[in-house]
Amino acid sequence: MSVFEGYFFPFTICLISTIIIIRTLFKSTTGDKSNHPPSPFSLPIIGHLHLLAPTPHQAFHRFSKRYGPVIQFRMGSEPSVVACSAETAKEFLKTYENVYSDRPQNSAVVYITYGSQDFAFAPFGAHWKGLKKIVMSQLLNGAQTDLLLPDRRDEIKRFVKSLSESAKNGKPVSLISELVKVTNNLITRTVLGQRCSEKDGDADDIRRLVFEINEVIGTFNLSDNISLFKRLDLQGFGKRVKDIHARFDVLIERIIDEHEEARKQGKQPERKDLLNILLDIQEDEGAEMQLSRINVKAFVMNIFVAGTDNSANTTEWALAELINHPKVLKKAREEIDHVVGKNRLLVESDIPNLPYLQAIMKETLRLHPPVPLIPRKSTEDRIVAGYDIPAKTTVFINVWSIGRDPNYWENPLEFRPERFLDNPLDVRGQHYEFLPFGSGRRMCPAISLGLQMVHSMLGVMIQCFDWKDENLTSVNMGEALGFNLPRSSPLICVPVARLDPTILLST
Ligand code: HEM
Repeated sequence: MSVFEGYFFPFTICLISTIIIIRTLFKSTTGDKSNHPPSPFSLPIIGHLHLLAPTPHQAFHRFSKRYGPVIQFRMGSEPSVVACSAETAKEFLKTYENVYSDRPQNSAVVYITYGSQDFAFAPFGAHWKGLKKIVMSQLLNGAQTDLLLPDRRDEIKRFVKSLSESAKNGKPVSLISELVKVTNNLITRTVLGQRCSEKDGDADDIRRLVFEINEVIGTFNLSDNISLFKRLDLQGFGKRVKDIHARFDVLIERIIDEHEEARKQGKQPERKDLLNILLDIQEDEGAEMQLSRINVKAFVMNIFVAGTDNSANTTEWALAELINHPKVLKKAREEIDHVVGKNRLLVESDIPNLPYLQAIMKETLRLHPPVPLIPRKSTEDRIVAGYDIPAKTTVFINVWSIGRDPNYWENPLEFRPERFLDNPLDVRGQHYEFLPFGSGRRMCPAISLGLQMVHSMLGVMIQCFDWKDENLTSVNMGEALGFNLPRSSPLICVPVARLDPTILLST
């Protein structure tokens, strides 16, 4: 044992106490009269980081019960504020929307998005507004989404076929792997007009990249938040981010080259995919919004990342809830059998006639929103909920906590889809007690597409299979740390076919 180790503990205590005393004295002598939101006791250097286990949204939720709906935290040296009630969410997202429409950016985000030249993390300014117009008028509008219906139908059939094969062989299925395949193939077809080949590894590469990008964006990087470590890459994070970015860039460059080559040869597809629409805009010198090749690459990356895991994770949570609530599963199946019958596969146009299926999805999004903390950043000083919130503060809207607020939800922890049956609450950001897709101008631009995907995937799983495994009496509902609310243990079950797949798949 070195001499230093023997003195380390008392030395640390002395150092911490000195810093606290100096901070307190400094505050009173400088006459800081600001009315900051309440904040739990923080440690020097790391701030509140030690309090955020097991997952930050759960920790914030716990603290809100003691400190109220707006709390201030320090992630290392970075100040942030968390809103845990519908009223305060409304103030941030509606009353002061213009001030809270930026997104916080860590070094991973900046690097991966080619320096914020994308859409999802771009500052709220002319560039973002131009892209938003393109997104809403050409890329994710109703007409474009309808054009892609045959692709979605084909992917859903492939999904049912794959599950049927596992059912035939009595093979356990990792639901999340199957669901990510479906959502990623759907997004790939939407963006590139075709599936990526499973054989040459492109499909796998995209799925791995999406997973890794979500992971680095959602992971806490000490160098970002603790000024002492700014120049050090203690977690090897910088190296990893550069590697992911380089692999994505090689892949997307090749895909764009192939698209450009096909365009040169006049091989325009029958139905334009998102990449062709973006390339049209890029080549049009008279276009209202000029897009660079980097903008195109960054935008495609956004759609891959935002479009894959959110829908897959939501559907996995929904099935886990249904396995734990057999009466709800039975009722959903009766509804589907009544509306769709047993001789054809559920299709998207059935969804408006399946209110109980829709209620199940809403209840899942209430308890398991795939973006539990909506990240925003302030551009100006403002008084919100009576507190001074300075410019450049990161604000998290704790959608997870708001969805469990007993002031709005009776028995909030109970999974009870019936609560949505005669309730006009929708998911489009107008009801601040229920914000699974966010709210305001920065709300998710793909709500319709996202809902079509999750309803179709869950609908066919209910219609075609039994999911209760004999070893599986109740599913663990723990959450793991991650950007999109992953489950702590993946749902693994053996599907049991309840209808004849050959009849269903021939329709
Ligand atoms: C169940 C499915 C989904 C859920 C629950 C969801 C939820 C969200 C949420 C909460 C936000 C942040 C909103 C805010 O700041 O107010 C968001 C943003 C976004 N989502 Fe989704 N999403 C889903 C599916 C999708 C899909 C399928 C796509 C693409 C095809 C997509 C693309 C985006 C994009 C591009 C943004 C950034 C918008 C901006 O910053 O202006 N999402 N989503």
